[in-house]
Amino acid sequence: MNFLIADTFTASFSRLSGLDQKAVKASVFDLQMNPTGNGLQLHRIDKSKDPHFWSARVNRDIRLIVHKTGESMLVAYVGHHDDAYAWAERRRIEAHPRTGAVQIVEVRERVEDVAPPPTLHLIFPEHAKDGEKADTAPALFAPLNDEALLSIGVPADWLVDVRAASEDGFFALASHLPAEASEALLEYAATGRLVTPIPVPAAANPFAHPDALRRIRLIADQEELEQALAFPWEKWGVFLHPSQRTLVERSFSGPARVAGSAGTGKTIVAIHRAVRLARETPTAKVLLVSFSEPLAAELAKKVLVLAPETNGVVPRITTASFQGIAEQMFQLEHGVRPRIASDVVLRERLRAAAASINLKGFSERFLLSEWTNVIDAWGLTSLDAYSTVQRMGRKSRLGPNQRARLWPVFQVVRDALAAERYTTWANVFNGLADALAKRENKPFDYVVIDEAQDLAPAELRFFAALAPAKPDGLFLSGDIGQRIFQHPFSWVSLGVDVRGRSHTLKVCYRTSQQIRSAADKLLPTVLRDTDGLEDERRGIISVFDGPAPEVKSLADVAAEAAMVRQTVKTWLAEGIGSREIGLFVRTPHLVTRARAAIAGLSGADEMTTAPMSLAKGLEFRAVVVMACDEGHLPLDERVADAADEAELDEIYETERRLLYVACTRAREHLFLTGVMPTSEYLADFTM
Ligand SMILES: Nc1ncnc2c1ncn2[C@@H]1O[C@H](COP(=O)(O)OP(=O)(O)OP(=O)(O)O)[C@@H](O)[C@H]1O
Repeated sequence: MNFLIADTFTASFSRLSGLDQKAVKASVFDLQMNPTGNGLQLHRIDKSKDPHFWSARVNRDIRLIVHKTGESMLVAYVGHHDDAYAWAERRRIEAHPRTGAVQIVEVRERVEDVAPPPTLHLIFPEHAKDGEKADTAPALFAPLNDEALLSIGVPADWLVDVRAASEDGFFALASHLPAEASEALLEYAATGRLVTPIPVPAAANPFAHPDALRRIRLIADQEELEQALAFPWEKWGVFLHPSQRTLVERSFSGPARVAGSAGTGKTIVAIHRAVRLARETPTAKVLLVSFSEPLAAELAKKVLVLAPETNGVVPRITTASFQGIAEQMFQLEHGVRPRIASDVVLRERLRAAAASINLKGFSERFLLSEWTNVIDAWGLTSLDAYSTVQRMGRKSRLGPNQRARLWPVFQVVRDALAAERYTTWANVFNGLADALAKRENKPFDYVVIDEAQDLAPAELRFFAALAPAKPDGLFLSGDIGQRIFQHPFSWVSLGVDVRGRSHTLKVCYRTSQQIRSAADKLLPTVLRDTDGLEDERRGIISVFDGPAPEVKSLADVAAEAAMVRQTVKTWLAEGIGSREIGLFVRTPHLVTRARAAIAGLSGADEMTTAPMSLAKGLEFRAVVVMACDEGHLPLDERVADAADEAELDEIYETERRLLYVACTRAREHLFLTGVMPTSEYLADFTM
């Protein structure tokens, strides 16, 4: 008999007290060992519309709801006695007549009241004008007939409600529908396109249907059950979206990439994929890397959630930051740690070199940027190489004469660094890439990279050389819309061609529909990378809704601080924990403005206050983006430094992306403030 658990069970389980959870775990383990349920006093639930629902007694108060057929035992729900019975009386578990996926259907007649949600004017701006009454809002899905609604998995019970739904009632209704149906409806509302799923053969096992797998999982053994119950609130650990699952399970003949807007689960895919690869080949060594040490530490924690079994796959999955793994390999190779020249050292050597050859007409900042993004990034060692390099991502044009004037400066710096035994990260990555390229046996069987949009050329070369040239050797996850540290460059030119093996996730799990659609206005709807790969950002949907982001322009810094303080206080009063609040500003220097605003509030020390560049990969229930003043966003110093119009465009784009990254860290609340005159970007939020 198949033993299964449903996401409705893990969700209800996570709401119980620790003591009750312990008792429930014991009962579920008993049931797995002995599905007849001896000792658990299994009772059929007479009032349920579905004859397969039974209750099992955990203790005096707690009841487990199971769905039992000849072939399967599904643990569906757990709760206090009356709540558990009421849940089962209102549900049927059945294969959908059109899609064939098993669904947990809420019986319509027993749903007393579908509460109206907050207005959704940011999602459907053309319909919802200020002051418009809910009852005048048009029915969103009126043009769709029964056949169309059934094809996307709307249960027959809910056809009438769906057809009558207006934008004001949609999210409340959506919470009663199976996720595949509500997602397809949301996409239809946002784009006017109804995307129907590819039909699955009728004879196939309805529990194996991709849409069934996102809410019901077959549990093969006790170890899997332990994992599923260890972190019941981490839904991603057990239930994946079909598009995520495909990317986790699929084999790719060459380098592959997952793309998608912020919060669509790219990191989750990367982690599942690393664990899947390690599980599948018992000797395989997997490298799972991300941009920074804190992000790598988060990856390590999540790997443990997914694979907690002792002596399991974890020892074979190395998690590290880009630089961290390079540093380890450098030490293995050379027996010492690399002595990296800091920006201060570089600036000083560049200044000295420019003075020594009396170079005029180029700012210090330009020299450092040219060194970092061209000379060092591409490992150029001669004027010849410099003359022919495409200066990818450096949009300003430098003629042959200018390059010839500049090269001696860079040559002097190169010599000076070498004499002092200094190196640079680009040098470290390039050196290791050269060494690895020659090696048949690679230290890892699979390389999985998160936050890949911010890989530098030398870093990509290194990882490409580190990954074995075999199917699934290299997998990258990233969003060009969040590229904030790198100039664009061609991956293909470095041998990493993901064209034809790049897939975009479209369902956002992190950020409410309101915040996500407002933040999306900061970026173009289609982003194109240097190799011509397009990232289509239309049709992304969020799985929940919430209040619209708020924007406030204030007269001065004190007024801004008072406003932010008041807002944060309200959040705390609503029960949002201090650790669940993040405040972001453009530069490290401005962090004091954020700290001053929350000083003295309870838990202020636990709130994150940081520059936007450190927001990458994080998430909070509530986020303030402060100091969005003209001059800070975009940052004046960067703008002043642009060599020409084209470079200016690139700076404006990166500054926008920084703001996009900061805003999309918010799950439920987003508050943007600035002192007048405020950043031009804020206007995008009020459009
Ligand atoms: N299948 C899922 N079920 C439930 N939650 C999910 C699922 N997939 C992702 N999430 C949740 O959505 C949030 C965002 O996921 P993740 O960090 O992987 O997104 P991302 O695309 O990497 O985001 P970003 O680009 O902003 O770093 C996380 O809280 C994660 O737990």
